[in-house]
Amino acid sequence: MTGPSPTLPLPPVPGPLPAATPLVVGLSGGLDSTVLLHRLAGDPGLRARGLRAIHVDHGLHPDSAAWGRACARECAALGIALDIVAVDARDAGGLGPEGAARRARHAAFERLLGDDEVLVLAHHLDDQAETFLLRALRASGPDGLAAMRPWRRFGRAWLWRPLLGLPRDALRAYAQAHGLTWIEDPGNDDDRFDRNFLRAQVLPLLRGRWPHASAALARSAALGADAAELLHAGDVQALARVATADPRCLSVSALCALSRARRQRVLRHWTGGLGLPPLPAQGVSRIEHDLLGARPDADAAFAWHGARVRRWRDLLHADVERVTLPADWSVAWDGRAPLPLPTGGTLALEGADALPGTCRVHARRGGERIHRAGRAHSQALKQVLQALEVPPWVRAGLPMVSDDTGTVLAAGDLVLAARLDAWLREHDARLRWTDPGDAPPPALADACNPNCD
Ligand SMILES: Nc1ncnc2c1ncn2[C@@H]1O[C@H](COP(=O)(O)OP(=O)(O)OP(=O)(O)O)[C@@H](O)[C@H]1O
Repeated sequence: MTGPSPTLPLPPVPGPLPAATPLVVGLSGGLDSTVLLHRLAGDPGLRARGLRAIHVDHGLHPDSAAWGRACARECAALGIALDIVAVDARDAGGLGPEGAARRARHAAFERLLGDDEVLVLAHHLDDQAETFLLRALRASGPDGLAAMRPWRRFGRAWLWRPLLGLPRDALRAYAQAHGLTWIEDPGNDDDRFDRNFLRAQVLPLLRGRWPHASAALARSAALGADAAELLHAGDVQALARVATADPRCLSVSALCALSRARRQRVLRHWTGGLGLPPLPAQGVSRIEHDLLGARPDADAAFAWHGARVRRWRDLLHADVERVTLPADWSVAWDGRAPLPLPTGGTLALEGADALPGTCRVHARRGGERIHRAGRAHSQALKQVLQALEVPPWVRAGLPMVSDDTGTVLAAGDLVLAARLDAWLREHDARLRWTDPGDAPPPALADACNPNCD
């Protein structure tokens, strides 16, 4: 057994950082973060780079305001500035009370942290062992089993967990040696929560048989993190091989050339990098079977939590589910002012004051025919859009521009009728259609492993 260490060894602040930016302690007032704050405050080098604390009041316990006051007293005694921020931690999204509190707390941290500041949290080795077990019990792969990282990006700031290598006993010994006082959250004793059950029932049993159980589980997490890092590097390379000019689209044939295991990781990495919700396991297999295995002309899709992946020709497209134009939507438009669309986009005329006549802008009705420049006969709009390779995810939001006889002149900024085409050329004018789906998604190469905690 490691003996109690009243001096509590800390690793150096990881880097590289552009400058020695301030440290910001997440102070709950419990044992762990009280020890962390005291230890950091006693280090002149760390104090010199700037040290402050944030306490988040979740408002979930009748005594929560008193906890904030206790944190304020602790910080005042150490000469550390403290922000107390109240959050709404009610569970609206089915996350459970712990998950909802964590999400509200992290959102508050993100709001209060400046560029490259370092949020310091007091997770320790026993927390890591619990997290590893919880992940294993939820059937996580190497990314999830890596559990909590000692150092990672956190929005525009950083997150550092300097106590991750130290057991809870060492923190308690430090607190007693320095006469610290802390708050015992009564919620920590409630065995209905999985983590509390592991902490109170399961880990003591494991340690009775394997005294180093927590350290071994935390070591497995660290090995998982190494494996996940290597896999992640491979995912980035594989994603580059299947990417197209549009980050929202991958090449189906290139994807199919990857091994099944790599393809599944690439699909998760790609959708995560686009900022979409985590792809569920059944989603990955549905994409494998229903989309990649579909006929190229099929418009197959898988939707989850407001996001959607579609297969069209050699493309696999992922995006949030966009609002389509309501079937009965139809308005008059003369081109004088940009027209706001129900999808959130706009249709505008550029280079001329107004169109030659008032048009109607409406949703596709189906069965439209158009007469294009240089063609003797009319053609079905559907076939024209297909021939022009307009993907179905674009077609779904296309506003149709028709004249007063109902003849389609344009679809979005695609001018289809010879008459309108000639008029626009003559006036050096053009239609401009903007759609919320046109906004560039985040650069995929920069996307961090979506599973890292
Ligand atoms: N209400 C809060 N305000 C600020 N930081 C918090 C708050 N709750 C937790 N944290 C930070 O997040 C870390 C992990 O939180 P978690 O709830 O997992 O642990 P904890 O048992 O509350 O820790 P502690 O013993 O410090 O109370 C804490 O150690 C602390 O650094």
